[in-house]
Amino acid sequence: MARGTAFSLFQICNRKSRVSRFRARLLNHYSSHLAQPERSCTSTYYVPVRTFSTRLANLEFYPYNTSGSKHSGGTILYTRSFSSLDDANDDDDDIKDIGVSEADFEYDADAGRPVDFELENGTGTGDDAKEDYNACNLAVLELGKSRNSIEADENAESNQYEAVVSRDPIELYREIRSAPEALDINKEDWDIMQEVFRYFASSGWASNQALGIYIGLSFFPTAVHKFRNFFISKWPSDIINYLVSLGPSDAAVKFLFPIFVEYCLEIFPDEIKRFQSMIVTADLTKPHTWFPFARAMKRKIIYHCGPTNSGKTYNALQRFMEAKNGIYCSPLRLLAMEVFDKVNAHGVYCSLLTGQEKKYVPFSNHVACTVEMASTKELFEVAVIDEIQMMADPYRGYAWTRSLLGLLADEIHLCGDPSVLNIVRRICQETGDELYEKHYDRFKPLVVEAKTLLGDLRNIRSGDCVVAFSRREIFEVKLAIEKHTKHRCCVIYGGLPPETRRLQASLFNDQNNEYDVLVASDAVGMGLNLNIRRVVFNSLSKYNGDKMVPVPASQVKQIAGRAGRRGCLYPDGLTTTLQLDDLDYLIDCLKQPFDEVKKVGLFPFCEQIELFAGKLSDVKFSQLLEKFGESCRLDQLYFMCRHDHIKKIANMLDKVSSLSLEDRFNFCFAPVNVRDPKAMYHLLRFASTYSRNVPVNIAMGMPKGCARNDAELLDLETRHQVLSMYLWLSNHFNEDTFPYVKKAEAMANDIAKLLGQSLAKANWKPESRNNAAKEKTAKTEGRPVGKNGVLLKTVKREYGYTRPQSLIKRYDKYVPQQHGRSLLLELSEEVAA
Ligand SMILES: Nc1ncnc2c1ncn2[C@@H]1O[C@H](COP(=O)(O)OP(=O)(O)OP(=O)(O)O)[C@@H](O)[C@H]1O
Ligand SMILES: [Mg+2]
Repeated sequence: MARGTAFSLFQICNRKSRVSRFRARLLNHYSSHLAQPERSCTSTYYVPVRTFSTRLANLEFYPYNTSGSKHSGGTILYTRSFSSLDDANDDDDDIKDIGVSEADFEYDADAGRPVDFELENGTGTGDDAKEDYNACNLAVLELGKSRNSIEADENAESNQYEAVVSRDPIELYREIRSAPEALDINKEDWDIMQEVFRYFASSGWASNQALGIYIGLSFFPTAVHKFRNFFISKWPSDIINYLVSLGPSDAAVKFLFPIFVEYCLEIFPDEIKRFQSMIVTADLTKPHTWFPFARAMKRKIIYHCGPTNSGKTYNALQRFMEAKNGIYCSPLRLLAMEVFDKVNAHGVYCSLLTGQEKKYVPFSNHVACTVEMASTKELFEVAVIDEIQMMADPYRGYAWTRSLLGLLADEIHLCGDPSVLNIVRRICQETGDELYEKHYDRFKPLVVEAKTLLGDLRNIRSGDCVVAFSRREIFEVKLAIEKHTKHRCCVIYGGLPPETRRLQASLFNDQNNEYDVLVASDAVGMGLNLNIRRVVFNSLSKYNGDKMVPVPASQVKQIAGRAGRRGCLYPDGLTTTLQLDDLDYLIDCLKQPFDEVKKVGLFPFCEQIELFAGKLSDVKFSQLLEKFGESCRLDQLYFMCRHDHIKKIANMLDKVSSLSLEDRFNFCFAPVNVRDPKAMYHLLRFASTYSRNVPVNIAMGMPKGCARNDAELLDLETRHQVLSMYLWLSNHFNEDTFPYVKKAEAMANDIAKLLGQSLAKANWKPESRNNAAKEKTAKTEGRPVGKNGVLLKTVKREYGYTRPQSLIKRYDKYVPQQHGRSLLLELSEEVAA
């Protein structure tokens, strides 16, 4: 299709239909592509900013990926096709490279800018574009008018704003700038103009496009404010008339934007340069180049891909043990300990390295570590990265990505489900590593028991693992089972120290005791080998910090896969639910194929944050992290990991002066439950003592004995976490400043033992962490407080057991017929009474 025709179609749509200018412009754009079929339509559109480029000789425009920022969605208008920053000054080549010439761009008379400008907001895939093209074609056909008649109409239409809209924005800007201050301002128009600028300032499109000229999101409102004052002081009446006719609208924003750009380039060169260099330093693109030594190696990557219990880790560990040296990277301390034991038991000396402990085994060339502790500086023959699908974890994903990109190993064995296989393939293309895939099937299929437990925990059997998604649920289930059956329960949940979890696991695995049922949270979901006959889901929804949500299918599979492991007492795995209502969801989850992961996590190194900090002055560390998150650039395959918990710690540590940026960064990664005020208090204390450069004391006593109630159990958990934090800090900072390591280790061991003993006796009602605070408030307010701090008036709401809602149907609808009443219903009444 000839360009002339395309432009006429554009005019038709533009003048005679509200099919949307956007589509009309797409038509214009794609019709020129149709004329040259060899040119593909891509998602980023490049706009010739030649008019700007001469004035922006010192600015470098390059594609700015906003996908990582919260303002994702729009593509930047003023992008250039520079493949690298070095190319930035080579204007002509840029335009040639993208296969368009200046003559290809027509000005949209209405909008006063090249017609392709609006394409920038397009979705941009070939299919979308075709859809738009077809829609536009239809619109043209619907009009049913000949081109000539439309043109005649057009000529007849007098456009009183022609003189304004057809002008080059640069000229317009210069004219406004050189005009004298206005004297005569119409009040009505003034009000409308205020609205127009308010609309402009709140336009997501404009603020997003402004990033393209390095007007940052936080500076944008100030820039608009100043632009408004400038504009209104000059009161260019012809332009004002036009804007007043448009009113506060997208059309007005799009007309004003190029003039705003001219203004900003002239008035805010310093701000622009500052933001530009900030952007450059907040650069998380090409993460594979961060590890030049790994890039210099020709690594062999072996992906052991399969479902749970298919022998992935087993096979990777065989290679690990054969190698002359190796590193095993685990998702959990517990699993690192398990591998440490297993490998040493096979006669291969292996050390243990986690954030909290370093167990050096003399003569060892192998190390089992947590993935965060993996060294990217030492050379290994074989590395194993377990649970590689965790690369997509919103919080910790960066640790797996870093290991994959940075480990210096001839052979890297990845174990995981198929969800990240494709992305690993793409990463290997970038790194130049050779990828081999080994696919596995489950040793024995997992069987779903359709009968379920019919809502009654009395149907529990020996070898069952009941999975619950909150600490409270876990203790309620344990209490119910132990009260109404002959079974005894071990418990495993995230708040317990790994040592205690391990003891609970071996208590459950050992057949020579009465502990034959396990009640656990999703903490059993990864890698642990337990003698589980059947996994019973107490519920299939969990609290995500905001509301109850369904447990994701991948997690359900992972947990259900704990049943019937090869080599354990029950090789045939069974799974079911407590409630019949949840069964369909369980089956759905098990049937679902693994979702393909599209992005994996990244987090900046301390050096990157330091570089970034150099561009900002007087900014607190917490704000620095926030700004980095807002400004950072990322490639398509990556996202920046969530760091809400890190920001919470950073916020708290803002109170501590005289901490270096590196120290702050390290403190922020200390393992602390940010929702536990006691643990947070101790972290603050550790940081402030450290900042004074004096040895940091543990300053925490030992409890007298076992926990007698849930509040005391929680206290034991917190104390262990504080000690674990102390040990972590001693490993990450100079040991001289955290000198009481031995004492902390001894105390942590004692508390882990006490926790184990307390769990054996635990037959009390669970309590929430902040109940103590509630109790205190209740006492000060004179409200009655019962035994264990239970607030009498709120007993029913606090302790009346309501099972988290089923995903499919509501619990209330289901009253089990067997036994007449559900055991849990009985219990809830007991508890409420
Ligand atoms: N070839 C084998 N010979 C003997 N035991 C094996 C073999 N392969 C696997 N096993 C045993 O089967 C159990 C499950 O294997 P493994 O832990 O490797 O599974 P996985 O696929 O890594 O599971 P998950 O995804 O849950 O981590 C382990 O106890 C392991 O020791
Ligand atoms: Mg495994």
